[in-house]
Amino acid sequence: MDKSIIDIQDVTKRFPVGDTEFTALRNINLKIEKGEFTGLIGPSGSGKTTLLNLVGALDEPSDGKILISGKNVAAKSDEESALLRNEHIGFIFQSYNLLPVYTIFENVEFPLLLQKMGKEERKKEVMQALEWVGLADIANKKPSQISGGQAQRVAIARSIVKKPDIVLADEPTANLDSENAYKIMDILKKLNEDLGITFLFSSHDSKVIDYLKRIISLEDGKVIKDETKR
Ligand SMILES: Nc1ncnc2c1ncn2[C@@H]1O[C@H](COP(=O)(O)OP(=O)(O)OP(=O)(O)O)[C@@H](O)[C@H]1O
Repeated sequence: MDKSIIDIQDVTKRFPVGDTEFTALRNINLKIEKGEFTGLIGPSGSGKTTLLNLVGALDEPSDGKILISGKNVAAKSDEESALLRNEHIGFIFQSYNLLPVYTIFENVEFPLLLQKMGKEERKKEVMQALEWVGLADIANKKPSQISGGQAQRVAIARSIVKKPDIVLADEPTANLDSENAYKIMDILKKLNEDLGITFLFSSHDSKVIDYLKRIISLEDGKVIKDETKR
């Protein structure tokens, strides 16, 4: 049996542009195993974000299919896609997407509100996630009171609070200085090693690339190289 957690089968993605179409991804075939720490690398416009969005069921392939733990993402209704995202996939973006009027605690708690979970258990899970990123002591602050590095750590806590199988990280260090970028990558590597979360990054930051165990290079919507470090 195929043990891939992400199985991308002959995926093509076209976007309508005026009267014509633009092909952002062409016949992509990739298998990612549970526990991988892998990145999509390539110049701006090569299709990295488009592919992450398809894997995260935020968008659908034009052709081909994507299986997450053996289940076809694209064949699902919007409601089922939302459920799949909610239960199995966490997202980290380059802009941290925190809700400014809520506290750090409430921002991390947010994904759990969609699940049937009591208040005390929610509190335990939120504080555990904040401890993972070293921010338990600032749970009551608002996003405007913390630094960019801390905001990205809050976003990481939010992405892992549901204990997802997969975290998709789109340029997670793009807005950070070197010190904070390394700190973020150390945290993500530890989450990968200790919790077994599968990571798929998109990046052109060498600081991210240095940490990756497998580097998939994209160019003009095609995979041009796929290397695993020994
Ligand atoms: N909704 C859309 N409609 C039309 N074209 C799109 C759409 N989304 C993406 N594209 C095009 O698809 C190509 C791939 O974009 P994508 O954002 O995936 O690249 P990327 O490798 O993530 O780039 P970057 O590093 O700049 O984020 C680009 O040429 C982009 O303009």
